Amino acid sequence: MADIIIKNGYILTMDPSADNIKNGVVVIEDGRITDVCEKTEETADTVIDAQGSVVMPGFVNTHTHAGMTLFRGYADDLALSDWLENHIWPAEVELTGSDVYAGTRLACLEMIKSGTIAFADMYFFMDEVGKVVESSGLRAALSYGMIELWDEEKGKRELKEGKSFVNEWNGKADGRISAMYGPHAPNTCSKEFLMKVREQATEDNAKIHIHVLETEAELNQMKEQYGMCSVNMLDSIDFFGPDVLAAHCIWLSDGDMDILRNNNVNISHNPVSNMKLASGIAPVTKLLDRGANVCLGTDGCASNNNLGMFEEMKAAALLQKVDTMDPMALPARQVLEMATVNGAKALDINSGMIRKGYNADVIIVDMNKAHLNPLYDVPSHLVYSAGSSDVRTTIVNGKVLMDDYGVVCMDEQKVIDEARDAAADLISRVDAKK
Ligand SMILES: O=c1[nH]cnc2c1ncn2[C@@H]1O[C@H](CO)[C@@H](O)[C@H]1O
Ligand SMILES: [Zn+2]
Repeated sequence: MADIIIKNGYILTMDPSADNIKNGVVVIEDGRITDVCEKTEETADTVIDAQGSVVMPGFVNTHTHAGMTLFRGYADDLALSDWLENHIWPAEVELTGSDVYAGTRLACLEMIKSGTIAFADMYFFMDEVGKVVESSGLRAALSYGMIELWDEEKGKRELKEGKSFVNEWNGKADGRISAMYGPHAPNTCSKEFLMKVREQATEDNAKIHIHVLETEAELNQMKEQYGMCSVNMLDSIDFFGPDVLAAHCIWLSDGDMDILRNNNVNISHNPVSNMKLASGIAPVTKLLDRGANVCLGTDGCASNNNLGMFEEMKAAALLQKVDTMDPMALPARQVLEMATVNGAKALDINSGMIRKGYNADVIIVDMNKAHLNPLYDVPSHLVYSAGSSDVRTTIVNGKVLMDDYGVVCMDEQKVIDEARDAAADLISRVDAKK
């Protein structure tokens, strides 16, 4: 007997080797998808009727700072350097482990409700984040954000903290958690420090998550300091590889794109954050045309201001169209791939497709809504019309985390209340220091 059978749904497989099924069945056992078919004789403990819904792989949010939900709407409409240096970093000084715990719980709740099954996070107090992910049931690739600022002693402490997190958490929660090294960016970490991180990551068999060329200011600073851009500098120290997840990658030359592609670097595109902070437009279509693995991320809630992947998909598609002045650029199907298949590849998880043997990381999207009718093309609706609140069921690793709009893995109201209280207390401490 199987654990879960989902029936009567439109199965959007995202599997290049399998067609979608108009009225199909997904069978789940021991955390895996064991069958994808038109009909089954199999029985299960739980049978989910997905009538009028789309059954699809859940989203992978490949760049976020989950704990930053506490700063949602705290400092908007500012330039990135002003926003980060004068508002966010001074507030982050006051952050405690329990703040990050509460903020990350809120983030996980929001992600489960909006169909995200896995996320890549870079933040502080990562033990707290690990605990939250472990109990929430989600998957995550977590990293302690190391900021060295050309201070050798600080660099040693940061690397030590990064390493102890990796050693403790990599592979935890039945493999749902992986731990990465998270050097913040090439303009906040020295070349020497980044070389040490690269070496350590290889030694520990851990991946690397880093911001790359998010701003033109970074490009200018790098040129001044090293006579070359971040991508060339990182390439010169053999930093790149398929185990690197580079967020943003906006200010790229054609040569930089070739370097990223040839080294199989995973590129996390964050269109909403990039637009909100006016960071620029990443050359996504050019990267995809080269065969680079480009996935999607929301960035933190202080620069988005939510963790919804539907909104991110739509923004990605529209931004490429207006940037290239080509309405055919980045079509719906390709954006969906970025949000599922490519994200799973970046995090090296067996998810992102509804396929036999893959992780049972499945969402059910309710299409019986005013804004989703009539229905001609499923990918079109998912990218251009659907929203976070259309997800009715979220399953991760074969466990139902949200069942027909009801979150079952945590007490929703309690999570919201605790995050609200933590934020109020945090901001009053920040204000008291002013
Ligand atoms: O868009 C961004 N660009 C650069 N840094 C960011 C952005 N969003 C958040 N952080 C910062 O990165 C660190 C993560 O450990 C935090 O300091 C966070 O505020
Ligand atoms: Zn970021």
